[in-house]
Amino acid sequence: HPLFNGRLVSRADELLEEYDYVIVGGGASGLTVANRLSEQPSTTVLVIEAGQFDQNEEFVTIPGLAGGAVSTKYDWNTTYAASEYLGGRNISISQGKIVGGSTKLNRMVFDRGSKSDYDGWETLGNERWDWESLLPYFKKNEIFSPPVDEIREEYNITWDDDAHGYDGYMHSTYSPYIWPTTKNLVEATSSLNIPIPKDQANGNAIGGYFTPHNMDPIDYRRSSADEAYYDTAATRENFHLIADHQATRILTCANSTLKATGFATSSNATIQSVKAKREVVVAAGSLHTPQLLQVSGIGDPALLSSIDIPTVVDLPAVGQSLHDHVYVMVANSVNTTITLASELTSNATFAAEARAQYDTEKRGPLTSPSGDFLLFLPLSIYTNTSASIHAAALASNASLSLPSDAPTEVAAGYAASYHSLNSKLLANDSAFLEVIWADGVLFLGLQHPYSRGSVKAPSSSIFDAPIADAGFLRNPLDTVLLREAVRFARRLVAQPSIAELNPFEVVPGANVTSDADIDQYIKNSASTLWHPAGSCKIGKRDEGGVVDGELKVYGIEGLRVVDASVFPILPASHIMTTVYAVAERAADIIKGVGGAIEMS
Ligand SMILES: Cc1cc2nc3c(=O)[nH]c(=O)nc-3n(C[C@H](O)[C@H](O)[C@H](O)COP(=O)(O)OP(=O)(O)OC[C@H]3O[C@@H](n4cnc5c(N)ncnc54)[C@H](O)[C@@H]3O)c2cc1C
Repeated sequence: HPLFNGRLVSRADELLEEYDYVIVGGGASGLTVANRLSEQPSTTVLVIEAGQFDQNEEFVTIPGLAGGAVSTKYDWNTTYAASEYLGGRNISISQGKIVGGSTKLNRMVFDRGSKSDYDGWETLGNERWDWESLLPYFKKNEIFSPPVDEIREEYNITWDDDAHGYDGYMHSTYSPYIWPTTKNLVEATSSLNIPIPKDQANGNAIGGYFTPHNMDPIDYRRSSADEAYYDTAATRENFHLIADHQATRILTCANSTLKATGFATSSNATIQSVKAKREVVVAAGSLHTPQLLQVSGIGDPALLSSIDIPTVVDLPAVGQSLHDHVYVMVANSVNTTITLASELTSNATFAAEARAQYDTEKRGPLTSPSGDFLLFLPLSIYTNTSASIHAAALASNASLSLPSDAPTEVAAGYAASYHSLNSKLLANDSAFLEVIWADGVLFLGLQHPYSRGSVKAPSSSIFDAPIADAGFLRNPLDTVLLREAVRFARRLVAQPSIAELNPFEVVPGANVTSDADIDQYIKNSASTLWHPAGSCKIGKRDEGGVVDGELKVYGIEGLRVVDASVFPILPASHIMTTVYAVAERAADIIKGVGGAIEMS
């Protein structure tokens, strides 16, 4: 008999001595892979998760309070390094430290990028990492439910049945309540002749679309990796999870074959270890995964020696190529009798009614995490300067995007990304800009940033926060792309259906119009949409890849990375569905089903 019944292991001395697979990180990717690997009863799986289980706090479960776990004990509360391109600011970059990872903190947008975004992964040299090979895994993750009739009729929401999955673990559905000024946005979208596709999920995520959210269609609670992939596997005797323990190091033996993972509750606690018979799978997220590899001796020898770590694998690309969706805001106050989301905080009666409606009927404002209708726009749709931006990009130098100490192979690989980004500038099937609307406030997110940064372990201790720099605005092209986004936001707001809300631009302010003034505003205010990726990307080793097409870390046996850090380049979308799809596929690759992928 096992010592415990498949569920949570609360004491390290209850663990088995060895497992077939030890998975570091119980977030979106880690729990997905753990669930799928433990489907085979003879395969033992352990997940080590640094955070705790949540206590079903309302700020975690209620969609209308989504994001409420940010800055709590469930957040690593990390910040990006101060950057000269951001006027010396440190931007905070939340990451979940909780069973479920960032899927417990996120804003619940459950969308996919366009076909061309994923096909672009293959174009970068990653055979069979394209839309067609990922689509079955997007579906495998999902239990899709159409919108309720009232909201479908009121907003004319359409969807493509064939694009969705129905037998997965993650619930996805549309909010049964949509904040009413969303209608003004939809009308303005149409009046600018921006397309409204049938569904974002079928590879054509261009234009304005209604997005589903990761929530249960019966009780309208958040569906996270915890409910989806942990709860559904937790009765399996071969699946163990230890929470509140942080992996400190991946232990290797002399011939570089991986043996085990060390872990501990805190920096001054005793470090214990657990063996992996087959593999250690790292799923600690884009900032912590490269740090864990580095403190384990896998990385750039120069960095490793500076923190007194002997080099096990000379792999300078570890932690490089980090990028993220950077955004700026154009904020208008509005003056209207239409109900606004601010009533939830400013009007106690409204808030109490909304709460009662949620509790009794599972309807009303608290079922919406907001952001129900999003715009994803190719450059030529949001500016008429795309040709000159393209010409400037061709005349510019790819190295402007990279940190000055970027290793040669990273620069070599980035050259291909640069070329691909340049061609996207003129493409109509790939979005450069996302617009998120909240009653007159517009969040303008750059979907294909040129700039790259890095993650570096600051010391040999995993308990010291990684030094992460997303490289925001390093390449001046990114500022130009956002500058045009600010101008587009004003054109959008000038459309009659939004003008009737009597908008008044509070930030940056109507007097901020020149290139120089807008650029200064961008520098002083740009921030993150919480989508760090790329820091252990799939790719050829001499082109800055950290993992091969089967997600195996180069130069060592028995070690894979399966989280957002493997993305070669960000898709134009929120990224959780892509994380799930990659992780679902990783599980098949590890099990040896679904076809091996070769790298040429
Ligand atoms: C505030 C916020 C809002 C977001 N909004 C959206 C949205 O609306 N839509 C969307 O699609 N995406 C959104 N995202 C992004 C999305 O949630 C993430 O991209 C996704 O969860 C990443 O999955 P992952 O597996 O790579 O990492 P995570 O889900 O973050 O999981 C990593 C896990 O590893 C654990 N870990 C780290 N280091 C160690 C260690 N040494 N030992 C043990 N465990 C460790 C962490 O505690 C964490 O639980 C948002 C993210 C945040 C933070």
